[in-house]
Amino acid sequence: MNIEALLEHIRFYRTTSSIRSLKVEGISMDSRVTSPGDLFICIRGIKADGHRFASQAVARGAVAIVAEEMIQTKVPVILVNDTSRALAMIASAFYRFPTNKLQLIGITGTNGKTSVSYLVDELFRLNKSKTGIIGTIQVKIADETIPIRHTTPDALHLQGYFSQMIGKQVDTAIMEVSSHALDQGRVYGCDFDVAVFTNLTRDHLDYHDNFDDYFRAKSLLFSQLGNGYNRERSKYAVVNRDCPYSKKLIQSTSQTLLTYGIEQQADVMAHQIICLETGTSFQLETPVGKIEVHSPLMGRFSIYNMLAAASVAVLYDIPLSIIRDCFEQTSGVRGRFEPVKQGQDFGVVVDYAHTPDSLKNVLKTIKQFCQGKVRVVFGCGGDRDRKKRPMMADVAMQWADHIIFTMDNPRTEDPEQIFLDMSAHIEAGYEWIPDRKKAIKHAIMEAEKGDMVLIAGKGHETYQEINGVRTHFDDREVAREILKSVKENS
Ligand SMILES: CC(=O)N[C@H]1[C@@H](OP(=O)(O)OP(=O)(O)OC[C@H]2O[C@@H](n3ccc(=O)[nH]c3=O)[C@H](O)[C@@H]2O)O[C@H](CO)[C@@H](O)[C@@H]1O[C@H](C)C(=O)N[C@@H](C)C(=O)N[C@H](CCC(=O)O)C(=O)O
Ligand SMILES: Nc1ncnc2c1ncn2[C@@H]1O[C@H](COP(=O)(O)OP(=O)(O)OP(=O)(O)O)[C@@H](O)[C@H]1O
Ligand SMILES: N[C@H](CCC[C@H](N)C(=O)O)C(=O)O
Ligand SMILES: [Mg+2]
Repeated sequence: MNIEALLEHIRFYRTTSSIRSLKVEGISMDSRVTSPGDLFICIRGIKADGHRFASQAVARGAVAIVAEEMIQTKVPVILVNDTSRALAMIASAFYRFPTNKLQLIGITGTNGKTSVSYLVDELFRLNKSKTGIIGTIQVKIADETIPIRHTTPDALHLQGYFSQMIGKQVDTAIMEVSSHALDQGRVYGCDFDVAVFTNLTRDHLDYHDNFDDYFRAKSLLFSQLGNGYNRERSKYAVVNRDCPYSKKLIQSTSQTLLTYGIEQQADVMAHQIICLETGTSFQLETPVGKIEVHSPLMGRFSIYNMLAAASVAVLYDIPLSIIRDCFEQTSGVRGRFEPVKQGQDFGVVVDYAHTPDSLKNVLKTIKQFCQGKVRVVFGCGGDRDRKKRPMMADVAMQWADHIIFTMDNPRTEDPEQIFLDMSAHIEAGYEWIPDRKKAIKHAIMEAEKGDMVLIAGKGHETYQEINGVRTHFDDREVAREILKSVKENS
């Protein structure tokens, strides 16, 4: 591809030597995997500065460099103000602006992004769309699935996935947009049609300096809505009116707004809510009519997720009958309030709650129906927000009857230190069993008829990362095996 075509949407740049008719075979942001013919883009990261690796990239065959500062090298250097944004625009141009050809729905917020994205996906598929999903669990392109490590991939991979979606005739892409991604400009080259906001509560304050900074990152999805290339299509902001940050968020966008909520007056609302042990029922009120919804999804928080998804459906004229059927038929998302049943007389639930608010929501829901004791097994991830640790422990103290602290993914941190951070405010009323399998076994062995065991924090994850090494670990698998062996030996 001609390099000038790649730079078409970058407003200001200058070059150290002529780039006219220079051909580029690929784009690279990592000198370790640069290939001959690549355009190498220097990204200033947290751990490293990509500018330091330009010479390595050239040695591996890069034909030009995009940088924020002058670099001494034999190949042309293209100087821009912001290489992260340049990367996003160049990646998008390289794949011929795929998001221009897709209906693109972006979902942000602290909790509920994955849950909402799968509901939106189900709604669109029931309405005969061909869909793609990019998010925490995996990338899905029509029927194909691809594993990923990030909720929102870097701009280069992201645009590549969109391009694959176009190749497979996908018409609607649904993606989770993390605050890291917004802050690092990973989605800068995406032309979103709908931006959805779920909620904002404590998380990631290891990365963001403070809560305002975290909010500011999230709000970029809304302030940048409509900045894409395709100005003809209408853009919509879907916002949870009940979240205290919604007012400020709404001010950040100039696009058409659709609100949802339960408590505050909103465009899409849930009334007559009934939360049962078997799911939820409510009346869904939308600008195009009302329906009764009976869903197997548990808890009030799930109603918020259904409202967010229904709002998107309404924007795309998906009939109310499809919304009703979808919410009735859905089996939920892997690792989100997922029951593990082997005929035992107590409940076991695996859930991805890894923030204070999500843990509270899930424990409150369980407490509502539990006839015996609520038992929770969880830990906190290493190399992540330290201050959420005692907050999660406080939530457990408030809502559970029996607490076992264990390891989540300690990553490069000492598990003992993570436990000390968690238990900083509390002196008694918990157990500490670092080995997660043993902790789960202990909780299950202790459980009595009518109790509920919540295994929180890792949900769908199929690994545990200790000292930077990932080994296979699946809470659901572990719980199932323990339950089976208990049954066989009884
Ligand atoms: C904190 C964070 O987000 N870090 C991301 C960031 O890393 P970084 O800034 O440290 O990058 P770096 O290692 O300093 O490198 C800077 C540049 O130099 C390049 N480089 C580096 C070394 C080298 O030898 N040669 C070279 O060219 C790198 O390719 C990169 O372009 O950019 C990298 C490249 O895109 C990401 O892989 C990395 O994700 C790390 C591994 C990570 O754990 N991120 C998590 C926290 C994350 O992004 N999470 C969110 C939110 C999850 C949620 O709650 O839903 C997500 O979207 O997943
Ligand atoms: N709307 C909601 N409000 C609060 N908590 C929720 C909500 N929806 C789900 N949860 C809780 O949060 C957990 C994570 O949900 P989900 O995976 O949908 O969120 P996410 O925003 O995608 O998380 P991540 O940031 O890790 O990608 C669930 O397992 C559940 O405990
Ligand atoms: N997307 C979140 C997931 C946390 C899941 C938890 N199991 C952990 O490892 O901390 C993060 O990367 O912070
Ligand atoms: Mg997610």
